[in-house]
Amino acid sequence: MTAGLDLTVTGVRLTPILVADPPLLNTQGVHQPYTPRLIVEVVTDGGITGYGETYGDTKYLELARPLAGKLTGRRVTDLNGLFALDVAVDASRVEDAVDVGGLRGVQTADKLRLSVLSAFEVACLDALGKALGLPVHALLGGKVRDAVEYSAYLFYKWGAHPLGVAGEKDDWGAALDPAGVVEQARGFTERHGFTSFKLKGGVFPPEEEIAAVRALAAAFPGHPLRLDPNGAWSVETSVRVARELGDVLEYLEDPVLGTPAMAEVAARTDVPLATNMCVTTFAEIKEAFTEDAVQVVLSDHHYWGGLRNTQHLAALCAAFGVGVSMHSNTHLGISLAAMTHVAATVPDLHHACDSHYPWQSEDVLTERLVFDGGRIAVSDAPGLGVELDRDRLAFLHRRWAEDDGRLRDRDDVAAMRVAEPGWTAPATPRW
Ligand SMILES: O=C([O-])C(=O)C[C@H](O)[C@@H](O)C(=O)[O-]
Ligand SMILES: [Mg+2]
Repeated sequence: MTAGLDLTVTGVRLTPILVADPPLLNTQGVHQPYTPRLIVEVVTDGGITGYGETYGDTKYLELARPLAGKLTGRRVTDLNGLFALDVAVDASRVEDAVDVGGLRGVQTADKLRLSVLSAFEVACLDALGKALGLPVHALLGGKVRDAVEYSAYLFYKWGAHPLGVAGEKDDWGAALDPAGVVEQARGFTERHGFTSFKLKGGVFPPEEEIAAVRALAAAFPGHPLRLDPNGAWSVETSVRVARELGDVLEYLEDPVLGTPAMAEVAARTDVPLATNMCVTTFAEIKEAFTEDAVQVVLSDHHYWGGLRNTQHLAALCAAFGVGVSMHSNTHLGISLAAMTHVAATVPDLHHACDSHYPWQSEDVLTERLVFDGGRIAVSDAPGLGVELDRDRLAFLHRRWAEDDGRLRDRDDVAAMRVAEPGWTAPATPRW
């Protein structure tokens, strides 16, 4: 044990919350007005508390509870032991071929387990850093940059959630055509200084999305642009879009579903292909890299299993000459801080990372993280460098506790049905 420090875990607090989410559209449907997250607090014998954050849907909560019980009595330094903890995953939770949202690739029992353990790992690192007076990036080997660049995450979007649906107001307005997308992008640059842009596609027919990317290219000449239809297109459509936008795209993200189809597209275009859908586990790497199916892997420390696994992934990508960046979906400041610490340690990070954070008007931190020139400064404060606002946490937890259960599991398809009765998850390829 480190001299003078008691790093034994005496308890783990799990707080499920519901956070406001604007009506962002994707190929599955639309975001619900509130989205579930789970805040993890690991408390040590020395009185230090470390923070972590992950998905808050029921299946993650059900797994987090027994894992939390097993963490008590262990040391926050024992991260390898943490990942060896055995907790059975209810098979009915992962029987579908893709995860519930259909946006993060194949769901497996191990991925579910990793998605929970990752929050515990982050919380342990936060506690350890606080105990040692060191930032998390130092525990990961040290930062190689002082700020991490993020891209503006543009969405087709309604002006408000459907009539009759309770939700928080946002001031972004609707974005349903090229002009709306460009206006949203301008808002992102004005508020946060982003200089690269990702458009979440697969919502409208490819011609409309091509027009939107063209409009972005005209409004922001020379800026890196990405388009991500979450596998909604056929190989032929993908090749056509790549041909039409080849001169302006930094990369095309998951145009088709599955490694074989990605490899087919990759063989027929020079536009790099990125993924957070066909390479989401270490087991999926071999086929994708040997088939040259992807040129950029978007890591996500939540489901890859934490900050150290993200570094392992980055090392593998570097060995194969594959680029690395970061995927994101609805997350708060604890996760953004964790993403920033690990991203700061990855030498070959040549693409701006994704972050939903600007869309989240609510947070559990006493001070929001701030993008400056599209970048988050890497904190040198002990741990993650963020502080929990207990009143906010309690407020957001009350919202979760008072919910009748409908919003406790993210379901973009069900949310879309409110506006379009009869809506079902579109069959793929959709176009
Ligand atoms: O492929 C991606 O980048 C995502 O799936 C990111 C998010 O999940 C996003 O699409 C969303 O939340 O609608
Ligand atoms: Mg994606």
